[in-house]
Amino acid sequence: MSGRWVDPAPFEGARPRVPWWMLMPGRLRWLAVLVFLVWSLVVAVVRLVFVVLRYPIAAVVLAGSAWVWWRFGLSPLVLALLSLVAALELWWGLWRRSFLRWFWLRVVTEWRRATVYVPRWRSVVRLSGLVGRDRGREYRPRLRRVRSEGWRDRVRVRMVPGQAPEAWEARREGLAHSFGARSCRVRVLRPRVVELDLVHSDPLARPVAVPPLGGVEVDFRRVVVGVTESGRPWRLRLLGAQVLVVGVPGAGKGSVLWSLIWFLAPAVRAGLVRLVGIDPKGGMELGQCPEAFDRVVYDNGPDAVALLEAVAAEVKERASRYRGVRRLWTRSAGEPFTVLVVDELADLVAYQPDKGLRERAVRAVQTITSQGRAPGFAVVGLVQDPRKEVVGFRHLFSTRVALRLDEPGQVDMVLGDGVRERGAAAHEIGEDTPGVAWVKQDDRREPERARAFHVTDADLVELRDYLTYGQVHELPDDGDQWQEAA
Ligand SMILES: Nc1ncnc2c1ncn2[C@@H]1O[C@H](COP(=O)(O)OP(=O)(O)OP(=O)(O)O)[C@@H](O)[C@H]1O
Repeated sequence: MSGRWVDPAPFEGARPRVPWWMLMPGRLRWLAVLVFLVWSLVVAVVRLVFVVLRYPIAAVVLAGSAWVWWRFGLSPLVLALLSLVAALELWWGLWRRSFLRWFWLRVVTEWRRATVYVPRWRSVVRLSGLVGRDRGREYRPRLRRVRSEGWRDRVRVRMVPGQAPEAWEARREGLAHSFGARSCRVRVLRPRVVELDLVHSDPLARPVAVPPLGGVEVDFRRVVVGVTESGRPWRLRLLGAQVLVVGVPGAGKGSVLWSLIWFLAPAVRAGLVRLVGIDPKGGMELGQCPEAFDRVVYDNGPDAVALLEAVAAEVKERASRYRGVRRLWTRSAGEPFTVLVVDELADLVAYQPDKGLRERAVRAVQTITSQGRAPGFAVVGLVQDPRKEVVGFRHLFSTRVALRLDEPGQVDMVLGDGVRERGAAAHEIGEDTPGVAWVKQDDRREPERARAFHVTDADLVELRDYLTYGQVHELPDDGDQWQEAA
């Protein structure tokens, strides 16, 4: 016999699989069962608390109904529910706003969360490619707070690690269709948290009339020109800012301009603000209320360029006087804040056939926009055609307003790269909603949708009357309503 090792035949019997807890000693097993039951109870209670917090109205109505039924029987329950409906009707009739805010929109929120977002969330984020996978584990974006405001649902999302808001922006269209909305916009709230605005209807569909003349305080940092989608006043900053308004013919540029002048009118009358205008279209726009302007030129030739150069020279002169004395114009400077309005900026800086005049206009506009902030000069430039030559100035304007435009590329040219992806679809503004615009301010990441007031011909007559009577050119002594810059 050789001393070689021979492998034994493999063991073919199936090894019995015993659950791990069977191997635990008896007492420990009971303890484990107890711990498991307590843990399940804690989880169930926590979940219940979350459900009650997420659906407070449904929870209160259900719990209350169950209690009334158990305590008093079916008829009192029906009576209690009918009384509740009557009380709600009374609330609706007497205090509609508070009814909507504190009851109805909360009910809609709970309803939409329970019937739309919770049931569809998992499949929508999976099919949209918004989940992450690593070593067989799926990381899903968390659905957080939902708030319905009637015209839109605000859905808060906690993104998965490694995800950027751009991933959501790229899937806006798909998300809108999946949740049955007309459009979807993405807003960044804080690191890892974005909010989806799922829009169902347009709150700006109807024109908004201008408020009574002179009824609102003038603050050059926040001049009201309309209303935003969320119902707040749309304010444009003039002090320390420059405004570019772009829109195809008929988009409503005039309404932005006249709304601005409407709200500046008390300050114009008091001599606190001075408007200087250039209207290359022969006065078609600014000629509707020349009383508002200290100086106005109705062409794009030598007179217009001379006016631009005069303003640029004033900017330089004031800037040299302010140097080291004040950082920003204030009322106490004793000289008026100046707003230069150019109705068709392109006519001056791009279409002017005389190269010499064109170059002088470009230089003057550049001087005013780049150096005018501190000494109290603002430019409001209106443009019909967002060509490169004109929008090349874009970076000099800290507030850009895109009314209706023709193509997506124009939106990018006016508002800047990436703003359209965040929802600013100015090329989708309808012809039936003139005055609706997307507004982008340099110091804010998110664009805002708003509608300028509708300034009618009758309003312009009223404005002329207001400015014609009692032109006061001294600065008022007690002008606390005009806030000074910090
Ligand atoms: N904010 C608004 N709300 C309702 N209607 C408006 C508004 N703005 C303008 N409109 C209406 O839209 C039409 C065109 O407006 P407007 O002349 O201001 O456009 P525009 O962009 O200035 O055009 P253009 O470039 O030809 O001067 C007008 O009939 C006006 O009454």
